Amino acid sequence: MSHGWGYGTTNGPETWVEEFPIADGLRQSPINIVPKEAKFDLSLKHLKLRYDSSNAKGILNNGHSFQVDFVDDSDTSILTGGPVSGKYRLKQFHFHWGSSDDKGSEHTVNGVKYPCELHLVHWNTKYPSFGEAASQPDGLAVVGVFLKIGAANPRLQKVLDALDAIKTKGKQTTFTNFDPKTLLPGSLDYWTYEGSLTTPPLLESVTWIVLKEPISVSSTQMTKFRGLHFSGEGENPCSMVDNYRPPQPLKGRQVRASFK
Ligand SMILES: NS(=O)(=O)/N=C1/NCCO1
Ligand SMILES: [Zn+2]
Repeated sequence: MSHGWGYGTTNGPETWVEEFPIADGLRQSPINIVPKEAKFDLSLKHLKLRYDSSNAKGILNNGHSFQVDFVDDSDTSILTGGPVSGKYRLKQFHFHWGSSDDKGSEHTVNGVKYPCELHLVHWNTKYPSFGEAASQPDGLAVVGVFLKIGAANPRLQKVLDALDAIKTKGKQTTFTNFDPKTLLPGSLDYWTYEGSLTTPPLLESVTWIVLKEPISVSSTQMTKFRGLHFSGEGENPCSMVDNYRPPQPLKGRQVRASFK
C-alpha cells in the first residue's frame, strides 16, 4: 500500500521533511505576506500573460488537487515581463482549498487565509522541459490568485462542471478551449519573492507572483471543490479538502511589490 505524501495526519506537511529534507530549506513556500513589509520596486515590469485557449488539453485528479493541463510544446501560452526575464510557458493550473470557507489558501496576507488559491504554473523556456526547469533556481514562475467568498464566479463554472467526471484519484477527461486569463482579476498588481513548490518535491525553483486582487467564488461553488476525493475509485472515500501547506519561514527573504 503506497503511503505517499498527502495532507492527512500521518502524511501531511509536517511529515514531508522526512522524505524531502529541503522542506526545511532557505526558500520554501508558501509564506505569509505582510504588505507593509513588502518593498515597492520601480524596476518590476508589468506582468504579461498571453494564453491561447486551444492549448488547454485535459483535466486530471492527481490525488492531491486537480489540474488543467496545457500543450506546452510551443510559445503560444506564455508569461513574460513581471519579475522575470525571458519566456515562461504555461504547463498547468490547479487549486488549493479548505474544508470550510475560513481556510484553504497557501499564501496568507497579514495572517489571513482565503478559502482557495489558484496556481498557474509556468516553466522557463531557456531549459528543455518542465522537469529540467523545475530543478533550476530560475526555472519556474507560478502566479497565485486568491479566491474570496462572494458572488458566484461564472468564469469558474466550466472548470467546476468538469469535476463530476474526475471525482477520484487518477481520473482525467479532455478539457479544451479554455483561456485561463478569464480567471484573473482586473488588476495584475502583484507581490513577488523567490520560493519553492508548495508540494513535494518542494524544489526551490519558483519565482512566486502573487496577485494582490482576489477573484470571487461563492460558498456553493466551494462545495464543488470539496466533492472531489483524494482516494481512488473503490477505495475508502476521503474528501479532497485542506490540501494546502501552511506558511513557511521567510528566512531573510525580501518580498517586493509591483505597486505602491
Ligand atoms: N503548488 S505548486 O507550488 O504550484 N506545486 C506544484 N507542483 C507541480 C507543479 O506545481
Ligand atoms: Zn499549488
